[in-house]
Formats: sequence, C-alpha cells, structure tokens
Amino acid sequence: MEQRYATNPEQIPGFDTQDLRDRYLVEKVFIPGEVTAIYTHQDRIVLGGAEPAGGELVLPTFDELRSDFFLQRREMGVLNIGGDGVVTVDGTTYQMPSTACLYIGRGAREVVFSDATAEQERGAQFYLFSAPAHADYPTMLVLPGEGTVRELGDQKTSNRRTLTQYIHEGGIRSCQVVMGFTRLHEGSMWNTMPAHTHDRRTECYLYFDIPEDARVFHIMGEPERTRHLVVADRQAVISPSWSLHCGVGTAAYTFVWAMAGENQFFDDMDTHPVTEIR
Ligand SMILES: O=C(O)C(=O)C[C@H](O)C(=O)CO
Ligand SMILES: [Zn+2]
Repeated sequence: MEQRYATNPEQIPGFDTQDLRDRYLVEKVFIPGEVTAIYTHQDRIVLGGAEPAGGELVLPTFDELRSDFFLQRREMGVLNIGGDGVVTVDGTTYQMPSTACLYIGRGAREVVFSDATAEQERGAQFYLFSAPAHADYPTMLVLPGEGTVRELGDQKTSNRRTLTQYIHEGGIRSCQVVMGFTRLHEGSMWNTMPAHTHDRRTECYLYFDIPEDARVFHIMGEPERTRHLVVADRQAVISPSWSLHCGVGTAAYTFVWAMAGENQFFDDMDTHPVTEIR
C-alpha cells in the first residue's frame, strides 16, 4: 500500500506542479481486477478502489495496518461509481447499483466485491474510504434516492448542483466517516462555491463522470495563496484540513466527497469569500 505522509502548509510555496501532484492527487484509483489503497497520514485515512472486472475481489489487510483484517480497528464507506455491483460482508449480500453507498462497521472480517452479473457492459467500480474507528456501528446500505438531498448553487453563477449525503449525522451513523456525492447540473462547472476550509477534518474528492477530453481544475492550498491540480476522470484529491477545496471543470462532472477528523458536523465550514482568495 502506498503511504503518503502528512504535509504542512508552509511547504506549499516550495512545491512545483509535480510535487503537488505526488502529494495530493491519486491518479490511479481503479485498476481492473485489483483493490488499490493509499494510506494518507492526514487523519489516517485510507482511500482506494475495487474494480472486480468480472471476478471476485476480497478486501485484503495490508502490512502497514498491522491488523489481522482490514476492518479490525477501522470503518469504511463504499460508493459504487460504476455499473451494478454486489458487496458481501461476512456472508450478507448487498446489491449496489451505481451511486449506492455501503457503510461497513468496525469488526467486519470478510468483504468481497463483484459485478452484479457476468454479462453486464459496464463493470462495478467501488470507491473505498476508511478511517480508524472507536466503536462498532452496524453495516448499512443506502440506495440512490434514499440519502439526504440538498440543492445548491445557481445556474447564473455556473454552480447549480445536487448534493446527496449518505453517511452523516442525519443518515447512516459512523464513528468518523462522513460521505456522499455531488452532481453538477449540465452547464454548471463550479463546485463548492463559496469555497471553504474545515480545520477539523481532512476531505478527499473523487472526481468522476468527467468526459475524456475534459479536466477539472481543482483549487487547493491556503485561501491567501492558492495553487491548483489538473484532474482527470476517476482521480482523487486529498485535502488536508488547512486546504481550500473547490474547482471548476471544462464540462459538468460528479464527485464523491468524504471526510474524517475531529467532528462530523457537515456544516462546520469556514467559508472564504471569493473576493478574499488569492
Ligand atoms: O458542492 C459542494 O459544495 C460540495 O460537495 C461540498 C463538499 O461536500 C464539501 O466540501 C463538504 O465539506
Ligand atoms: Zn469541505
């Protein structure tokens, strides 16, 4: 498993484009037939992907965790961004259509990922987001349309978007993980405006449904000295607690957001008016 150590905002001015990409961008989240995992020391989050590609994939444990099985001391949110899939947790099967979310609580020993059928055109792609857990919450599935929906932004400012909360205080309960996804409406390109930081939590965005010839310019860094990452489809960005995280696409797109840290209050954000960002 790749490890990425935590960074300090004072390091950012000394980083060139590649340094930023090496530390904050995950270019290959999905590899057919593999479970990928990146261990970031920012809030000890592990993020990755499971793409069964017609077979069965078992969630392995990794040496770096020094645990008997992956979820011995951790919890995990799983969000399917591909075709229909199935996740089996200790013998219980969960059908996961595209954009369904499964919370898997601490203590689950065996997690298996597969496509729903052998003949499907588009395979399942499970995005994985895990954080240390101090208690056992039940494993729960939430299907598309069942989360808490918020309509945000305005077409006039090119940021009309629908945000769905799955794992959060008013939905599936967890120790730390907060998770959901945001879909930009056609013609809207800006996410997360007005932009914010939340010193209490690390957040990761997995961008998807970006057309092949389009990119998202993800803005990061301290609000008074921002930088950017150019992000392609199905790539993830790690935003440390001190980093702004917002972006603009050259086409509409969708992204999974997921957080872990000091609290789970979704609205605990320090907003930064665009007129003050540098
Ligand atoms: O479009 C948005 O706004 C978001 O999706 C915001 C993220 O959920 C976020 O950054 C929560 O802290
Ligand atoms: Zn945020």
